[in-house]
Amino acid sequence: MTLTIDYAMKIAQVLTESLPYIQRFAGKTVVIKYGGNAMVDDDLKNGFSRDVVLMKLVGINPVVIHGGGPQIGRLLERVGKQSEFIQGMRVTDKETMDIVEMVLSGQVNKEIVNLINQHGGHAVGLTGKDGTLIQAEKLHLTQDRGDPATHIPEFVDMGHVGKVKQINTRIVELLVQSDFIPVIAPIGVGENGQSYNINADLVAGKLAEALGAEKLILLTNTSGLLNKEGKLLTGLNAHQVQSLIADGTISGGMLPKIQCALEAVHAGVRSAHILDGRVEHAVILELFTDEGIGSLIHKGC
Ligand SMILES: Nc1ncnc2c1ncn2[C@@H]1O[C@H](COP(=O)(O)OP(=O)(O)O)[C@@H](O)[C@H]1O
Ligand SMILES: CC(=O)N[C@@H](CCC(=O)OP(=O)(O)O)C(=O)O
Repeated sequence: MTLTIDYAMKIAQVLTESLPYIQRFAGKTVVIKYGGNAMVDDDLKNGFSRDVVLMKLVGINPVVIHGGGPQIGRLLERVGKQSEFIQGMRVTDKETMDIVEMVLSGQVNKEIVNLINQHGGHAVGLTGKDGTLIQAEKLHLTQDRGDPATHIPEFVDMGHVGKVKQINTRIVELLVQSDFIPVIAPIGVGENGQSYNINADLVAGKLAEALGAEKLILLTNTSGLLNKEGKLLTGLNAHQVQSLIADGTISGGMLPKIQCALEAVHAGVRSAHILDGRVEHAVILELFTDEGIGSLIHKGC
């Protein structure tokens, strides 16, 4: 292919525009949550893997944490099991837990690791059990569906759903120092060695906090956080987010995403972004262009 001068100039312009961002993020950690709903086709998965490899090559330390909700759902369906979701999280009985662990650590994790390596990166797959990376405990959830007269919330038993008790960053730090790209499945381990199913967004937030990450990027299947009219919202602070939750604008799978983004920025992560993983090279567009994309969540006042 012959390069026209216009095209060559465009490439030069894109590369120079990215220079200040490369300088700013070099040596910094960026935690990327790759949601199951964003892993929709091979082109996107390849594009994501190339972006991660590119980040590493320009000196940024990407740490990938992945979901796999739709993939878990498909296997559960094949074995004739149905899932109930409460506040965006899957109620997980023992049999479901076995399937969650099998799909996340066996299938999805290895697929991502393999793709990154195919594109020239050096990825290593982990679950929260490896190096006791994600120490977890049972999640106790309350829901306001108790007595309508008293509005006393009732407890909901989510089974093997966990919450992060502590992140032990050592294994991740060792890998990053040795130029590997950690790819983490959101399985936590309890005190007695039991497995916990943890929403991947929540793990991503805690991991970003524990690693002192510069950025937390959450890739999903919408263009970001939307208002009731479907318009993209960005630059939101905690107060604005709370009122969007209260009036029902934010619901389902977006709840844990927003919750973890807010917690992370309050714990010192510089910024959190919710991006459309269906847009090819969304991560690079956010990191390396003046415009950026998606919804930015910041600490605010
Ligand atoms: N205000 C909102 N803006 C955008 N998406 C929302 C909002 N409220 C609820 N959602 C839902 O949250 C979903 C994203 O969460 P989820 O399905 O868990 O994605 P992922 O697998 O990427 O984590 C969206 O597809 C949408 O259905
Ligand atoms: C407790 C809980 O809901 N765990 C999630 C874990 C995977 C996940 O978070 O996947 P996505 O990011 O693709 O939604 C689940 O079972 O689906």
